[in-house]
Amino acid sequence: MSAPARAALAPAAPAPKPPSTTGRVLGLLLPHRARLVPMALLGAASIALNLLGPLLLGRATDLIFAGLVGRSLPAGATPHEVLEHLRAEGKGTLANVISTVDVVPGRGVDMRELAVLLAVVVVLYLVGSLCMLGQGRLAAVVVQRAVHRLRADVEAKLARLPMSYFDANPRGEVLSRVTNDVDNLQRTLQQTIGQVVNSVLSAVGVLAVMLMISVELSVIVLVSVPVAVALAALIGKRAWPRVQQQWKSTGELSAHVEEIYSGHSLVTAFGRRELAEERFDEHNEAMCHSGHRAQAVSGLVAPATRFVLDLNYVLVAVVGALRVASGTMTIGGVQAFIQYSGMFGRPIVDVASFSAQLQSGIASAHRVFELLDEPEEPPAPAVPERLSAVRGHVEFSNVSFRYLPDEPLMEGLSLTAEPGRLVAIVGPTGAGKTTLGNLLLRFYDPDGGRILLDGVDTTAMTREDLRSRIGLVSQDTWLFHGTIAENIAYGRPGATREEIVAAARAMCVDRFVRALPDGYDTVLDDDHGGLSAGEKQLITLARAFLAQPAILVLDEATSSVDTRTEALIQQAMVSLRAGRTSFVIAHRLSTVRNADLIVVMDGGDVVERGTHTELLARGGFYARLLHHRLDTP
Ligand SMILES: Nc1ncnc2c1ncn2[C@@H]1O[C@H](COP(=O)(O)OP(=O)(O)OP(=O)(O)O)[C@@H](O)[C@H]1O
Repeated sequence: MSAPARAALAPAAPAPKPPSTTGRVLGLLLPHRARLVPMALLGAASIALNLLGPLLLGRATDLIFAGLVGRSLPAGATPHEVLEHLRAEGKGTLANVISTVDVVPGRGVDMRELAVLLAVVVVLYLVGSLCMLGQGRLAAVVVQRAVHRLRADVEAKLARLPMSYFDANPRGEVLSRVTNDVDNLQRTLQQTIGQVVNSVLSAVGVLAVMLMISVELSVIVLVSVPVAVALAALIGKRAWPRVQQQWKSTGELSAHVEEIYSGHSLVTAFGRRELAEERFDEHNEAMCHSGHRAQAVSGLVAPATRFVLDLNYVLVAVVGALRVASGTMTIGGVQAFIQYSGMFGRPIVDVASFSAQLQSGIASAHRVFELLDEPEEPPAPAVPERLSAVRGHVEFSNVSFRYLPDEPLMEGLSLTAEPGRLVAIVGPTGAGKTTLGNLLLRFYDPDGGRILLDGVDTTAMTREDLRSRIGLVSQDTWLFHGTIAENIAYGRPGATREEIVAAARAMCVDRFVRALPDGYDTVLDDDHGGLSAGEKQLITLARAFLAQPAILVLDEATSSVDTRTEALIQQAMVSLRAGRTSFVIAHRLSTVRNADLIVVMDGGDVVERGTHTELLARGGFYARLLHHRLDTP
């Protein structure tokens, strides 16, 4: 039994529990702890300074109260005499209230002390705000860098994903994960990271001060808070599936928009704009509906917690007033406590109010991590084979392949292409012609058998190395936003202008490019500078020519172009193929006739092979195919 087989039968070690999405989001921030620490310290400083405010303001209230009471009392009397007098007159409660402050009979409000107190409060609040500003700036830098890194990871991941991932997922959906979801996560982190830290620190600090002022009142606050938190958690849990659905709908809408936009002309030509709009309306409606449903629940969190905390506020005010009346607390003390209880509730309301955003951000993060967790293409061998010069001998040896697990396409296909030879691949639609090219370029790996380049198994090479030896010209004339020169140079980054022009000349591009006002610097935008289909094809041929690959995979375009351009394309293709092993998915009789080897495919298998004359003489599948399908030129 082979080692891998034994390993497969061995009892599997328990898989480590995957980290939660929230844990992974925090993991994104961890590399920036050098900034997170000062960020937390600034937050703590800002909170500590703000915490002193109510204490000092309570002291100011007591100072004013003591002054007002003192001014109305006869000078010379001692505070004890005044209190005894009031009690004797049956004004015990008033005496209790007055007893809590330092009254000096005959003396008014100490304006100097009051001014100093208020000035200190202003300075504290000012410094506290500056600390908060610094904290916000640091948070912004941390979030920007963390998301920058995430974007780079996602981009790198896309390059490592196998083609089958893109087959199974609409492009717009993938795009939505890469753009909308990453942006939403960034927005969420930006809005919440500082707040979460502050909320926690603030709640701890406020609790400590509240306990110092009054244990009894603190108990009231402490009972109401878990109720509010439990309520928020309960509502949040109910909202979660709806929030996830909302981001799924966003992805579906993006996929639809991308599909319609990329097929804009066909949608219009087929008069299906109405249908497209109907579908758009359906997706838009679904997105709107899921947004409403998510908001309907998560929007309850803030009002519900606010209500519980307001009830708590009333209780504190009532019990506090009773404590003042009994002379066990000062008015300023109760005032400070009420302010603190508000401050204690605020972080909870804050967390509750951004919980909708938080959930939405986590849902987006989940979608981004899902993409990052997708299985990748098998990695390149640790020590890859590297061919110094490629002759161009290609061999498919007993290759089996299927796109879908239960739909085999190729079974034991073998095929050899000698260096520098032209192999024409023909066959009815769906025969597997494109698949042959896909396998050679390792867009997919065979399930069985091997593909050899100059005798070396292509899986022993890196994909980049292999692909750099093969030029691909597909039917889709893919040109990107950039100049014509840049589009040609895509085949060989760093090519000089002379090399670009030489490739353009060889591929009959030079003549029509020179006629353009900006020549090679003509920018190809969305309508590709008004170039014809044939001209675009010629540019893609020039791109392949410049790359000088040893092997060529060429899918002859079937789109009809005018006779002159057609002749130019033919001429360009002949020059392009010269001296290279070329696999041409042939649609033209001229290519087929001149081919060194014609491979006739049907149902994923090679059903016939030989030269044009041989196959025609055989009078088999090829001959029938030629008469019915390929004799169009
Ligand atoms: N990504 C894919 N996922 C699943 N099945 C696929 C995929 N690509 C191709 N197929 C299927 O594999 C078979 C061979 O497809 P292939 O594109 O190689 O045929 P072809 O001979 O190039 O056809 P055509 O001339 O129409 O381009 C077809 O049945 C096709 O439906």
